[in-house]
Amino acid sequence: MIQDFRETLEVTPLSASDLVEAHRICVCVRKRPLNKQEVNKKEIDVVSVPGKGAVLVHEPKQKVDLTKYLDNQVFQFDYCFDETSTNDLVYRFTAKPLVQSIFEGAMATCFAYGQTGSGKTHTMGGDFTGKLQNSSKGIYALAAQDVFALLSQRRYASLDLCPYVSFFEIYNGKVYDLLNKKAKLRVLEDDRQQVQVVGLQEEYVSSAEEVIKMIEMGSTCRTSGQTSANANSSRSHAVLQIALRCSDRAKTLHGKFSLVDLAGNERGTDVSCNDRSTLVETAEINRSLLALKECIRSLGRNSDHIPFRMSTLTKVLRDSFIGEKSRTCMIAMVSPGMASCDYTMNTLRYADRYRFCLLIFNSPTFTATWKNALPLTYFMTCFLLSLLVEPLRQRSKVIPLQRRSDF
Ligand SMILES: Nc1ncnc2c1ncn2[C@@H]1O[C@H](COP(=O)(O)OP(=O)(O)OP(=O)(O)O)[C@@H](O)[C@H]1O
Repeated sequence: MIQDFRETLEVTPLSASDLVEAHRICVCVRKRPLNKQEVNKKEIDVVSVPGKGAVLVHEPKQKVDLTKYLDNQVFQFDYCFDETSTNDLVYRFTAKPLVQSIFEGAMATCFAYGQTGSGKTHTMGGDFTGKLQNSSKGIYALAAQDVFALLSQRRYASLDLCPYVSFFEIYNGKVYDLLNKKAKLRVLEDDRQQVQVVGLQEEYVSSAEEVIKMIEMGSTCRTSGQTSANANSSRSHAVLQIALRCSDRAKTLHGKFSLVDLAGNERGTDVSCNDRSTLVETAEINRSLLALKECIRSLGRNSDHIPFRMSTLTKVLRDSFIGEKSRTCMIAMVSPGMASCDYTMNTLRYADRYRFCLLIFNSPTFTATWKNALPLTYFMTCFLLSLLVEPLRQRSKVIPLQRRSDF
């Protein structure tokens, strides 16, 4: 049935020659191919990526009379990458525009979000063969290469900028320095409300190769565990920061790019060991992902209040949420197998819910009409619309492409 349905779809996959649009906040989806384990289990691929920004999930369901049918749910994002997409292609549409923005003084952030085993580390850090990581193929390395390419360009050379790298993980709400033997660090807020990770090693780098070596060194000490979907699952959020500093005595910050490989969003039952510490770990991961969602939603709404104090993750990324010059990209990873269908839907809803808010609040008509009206009216409208978002989104699930048929 899925095969039949796919044949009716007009497929125009994203290609390197497509235009890269400028977004202040960009939300993308990447589907990974079925892995060996899934192929051996004869898993069915339930995710289709027909075009540039559309993704479909063919969700198997049952009616009350027990007849089975297929519920085809459609989501629309800025870009969707199918299973044949390479890290290079994903990078071109997601993180590459952000690299340029830090030379213009922006605080840019790129998040990899998704279920355990969906391909976050593969996308950000490069592929693994056992425990060995080929970091040169990940978004971290591609971004570092572009930073050095831009530094040598004439238009930026006059800024006299120096690149610095830091790499740390957030595990159970605590920060550990991956470039300094996993030293435990404190997160403090100074009197100017600037959040500081006290003692974080920030190293001057002179080439992309040096950055790649640091990533490989840091990744080996990242906290990992085993989940039902991934034998080498990251249990922490890893943050690689490339800061551009002026070469004055105070090393003034010019722009910063934070690349975040988030821990997998999962349920307690997904981890192979259900002891207390693992459950606390899972609860902490989910709490911080919720905090992140709230911050990005507030950012999308241009809200004056960003609840970044809700978790350590959002606290250390405060720069990314505050100010006119923040740029954000979220890459939501999905696994294609039928067994992951619920998780895939959760991931797409997480990313989609936030996009829906963004579409309403950032639309030029909405802003022009209401921002010029009385401020109170504007805020009341924002508030009422935010209450309406979820029911509207639920209703918007019934769309023309949806087709239900019996097996
Ligand atoms: N696009 C892809 N193409 C080929 N293989 C992939 C792709 N994405 C992921 N994989 C493979 O799937 C496995 C799991 O991927 P990865 O470790 O990146 O998942 P993850 O989302 O980081 O999981 P966790 O949250 O548990 O750390 C790896 O063996 C990886 O090589």
